[in-house]
Formats: sequence, C-alpha cells, structure tokens
Amino acid sequence: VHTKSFHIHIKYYNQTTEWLLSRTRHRPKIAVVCGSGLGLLADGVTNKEIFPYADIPNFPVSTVPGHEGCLVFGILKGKSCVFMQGRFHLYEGYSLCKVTFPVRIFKLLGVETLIVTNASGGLCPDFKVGDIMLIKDHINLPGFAGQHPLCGPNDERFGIRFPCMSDAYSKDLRKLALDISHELDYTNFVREGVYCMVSGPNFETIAEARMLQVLGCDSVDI
Ligand SMILES: O=P(O)(O)O[C@@H]1C[C@H](O)[C@@H](CO)O1
Ligand code: HPA
Repeated sequence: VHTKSFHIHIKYYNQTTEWLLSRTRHRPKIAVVCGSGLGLLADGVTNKEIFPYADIPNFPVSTVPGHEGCLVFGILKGKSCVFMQGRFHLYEGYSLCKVTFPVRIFKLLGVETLIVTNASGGLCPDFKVGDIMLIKDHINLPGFAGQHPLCGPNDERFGIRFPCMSDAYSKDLRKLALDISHELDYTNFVREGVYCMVSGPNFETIAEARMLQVLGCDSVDI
C-alpha cells in the first residue's frame, strides 16, 4: 500500500469542518453511524438539517444499497446529534483513512460520544437472525496485515500515537444499553459480544467463519 493513501492533510479536515459549521446551527456531542438499512435511526430526529455526502467537500459518497448517503443533524430527546445515514467500507475502494474521515470530522465538530451500528453476520451459536449485539471488544483482522486507519503520520489532535484499546467500548454506555433493554423487555434479543472486521467484499467461507468462532468472535462484518 502506498504510504500516501495512509494520510489526509489536516487542511481537508478543517475545510470540511468549517463548511459544515457554517451551514448548521447544531453543535452535536453525539454521533451515530448507521449501517445497512439502519438510516431510519435518524427518523425520530427533529429540527433536521440534511447534507447529502456528494455536497460536502472531501466527503466520500455511498456506493452500497441501503446506505442513503446523507449526514443528518438534529435533536433527539433534547440532545443535539449527527447521524451518518450510510457508512463507508474498505471494499468500496476507499482507503481506511477515507473510510474513517467522517469520524475525525465529528471530533473536530465537538462530538464526544460515537455510536456505531451495522448489519453483521452472527457467529455465536446462541445468536438468532435479527438479534442486536452490543460490541464489547473487537478483532481488527485487516489491522494485523497493516490495513489500519491509524497507520501513517500521527496527528495528536485526533489522539495519541499508541492508543490503548483495552477499554475501546465504554463500559458505562454498554451498561446503559443493557439496563434499557431490561426496562423494555428486550433481553431475549439483546446480546453482548466480540465483533470482527474482515475486508470483504465476499462474505466468509464456512471454514473462515469456523476459524473466527475459534478465535472468539461472535459476529463478523466487512
Ligand atoms: O454497513 P454494514 O456493515 O451494515 O453493511 C453490511 C455489510 C455489507 O456492506 C452490506 C451487505 O449487504 O451490509
Ligand atoms: N458475513 C456474513 N453475513 C453478513 C456479513 C458478513 O461479513 N455482513 C453482513 N451480513
């Protein structure tokens, strides 16, 4: 991989951030990335301001069905939020720094909490189709092969060079989600587990899925 594809100059992050800040009144502290078919998570938002990705400078565009390709700002339960209706994938041909570009824009917009969602494949034999799995940890398989969004020059504005990953997923937020699933009587389909990223675009072979199970993965996605 050419090292240039590991890096996006800060001027592009600043340009995109300034473009958005000059067009929205919202100053979200919470961002939600909606996976395939999950753009409807933004439906309950009020005071909506919608920006198609194609209009936002430097933003990638969605090429996968089920990904609307819009950034939606608004208010949910009194909190200012931003929703990505559609996310980006390595298999679309984007470098990982392009895939994660919006996350860094969220950081520059002042977002403090990131909620990621997607439609992944279940590996844990106890899971049923349609279950919701809260991610408690992950295995970044492409990362083992040097396909990692943090490779390249480090910009301390976005975080330290060697980030600790032992607490990547907030215990407090996971507990909150579990508490709410109890309150709503959703416990028979809300699970916790280890998520694995693979590159795609093919889904896994039977042998690969079995290997991932042995490695301790409960769900897998591309
Ligand atoms: O963006 P997510 O992970 O929800 O999308 C899944 C995996 C593929 O991108 C796509 C296949 O339908 O859905
Ligand atoms: N594997 C199997 N099923 C899936 C995946 C995957 O990676 N992503 C979404 N459904």
